[in-house]
Amino acid sequence: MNKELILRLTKYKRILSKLKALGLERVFSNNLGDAIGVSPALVRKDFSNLNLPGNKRGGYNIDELTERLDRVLGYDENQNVIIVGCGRIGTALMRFDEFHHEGIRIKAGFDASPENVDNSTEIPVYPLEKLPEFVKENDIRVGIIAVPDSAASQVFDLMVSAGIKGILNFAAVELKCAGGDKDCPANCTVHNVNIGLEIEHLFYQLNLTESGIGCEDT
Ligand SMILES: NC(=O)c1ccc[n+]([C@@H]2O[C@H](COP(=O)([O-])OP(=O)(O)OC[C@H]3O[C@@H](n4cnc5c(N)ncnc54)[C@H](O)[C@@H]3O)[C@@H](O)[C@H]2O)c1
Repeated sequence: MNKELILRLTKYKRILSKLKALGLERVFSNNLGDAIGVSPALVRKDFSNLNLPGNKRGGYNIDELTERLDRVLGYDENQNVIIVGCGRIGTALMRFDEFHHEGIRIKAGFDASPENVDNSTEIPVYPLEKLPEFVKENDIRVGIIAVPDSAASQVFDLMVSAGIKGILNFAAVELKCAGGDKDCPANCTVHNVNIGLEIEHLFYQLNLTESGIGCEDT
């Protein structure tokens, strides 16, 4: 399954849980398409490629679709996450209550600076040295990096050696698995997030569109 498809399926799943919370039982491909910004035909194609049941007239049963999507995506009850670097970005993520609704739980933060360490809070912040033990004891598979750029690669190595398999990196350095994702013995997946780059990309696309050169929909 390619990355774009996985992302779309994840988005469908989020919309489905919102629709279910509103008391709806069925949904149509055009509802889902509108909600995530793709055509209804692509929604139907995605679902039929994955043998997800539904039809153009009756739509899809939300419960059935959710269950099938969970199975396809390998949905895990344990969406426990840790954050390394509890400064502005790390703290903002730790305070974001909405993650709860998506089943994501930030179990702890880790920081190199003693003044940020505090285990009396709802989400405790521990010294960095505690990370390997915490990861093992709490079966943590995903970690977020929110440290300064200069510390990102060292934190990345620490996470990987502790057994973390999925890393979301906010530092403005492109991190990747040693030897490439495919051959890395640690077999981890890294997502680099760079909002600055995304904004720059958006301006670039706007400029291209306004100058009549092209319009891209990414
Ligand atoms: N992805 C984006 O679009 C985006 C946007 C803004 C900033 N950033 C990046 O996100 C990162 C965090 O930004 P911020 O504004 O929250 O920074 P910040 O300075 O507020 O916080 C960084 C935290 O990391 C801690 N730290 C430093 N070295 C560490 C180490 N080796 N191990 C553990 N903790 C360590 C510091 O004590 C601090 O609490 C930076 O790399 C910044 O460039 C990314």
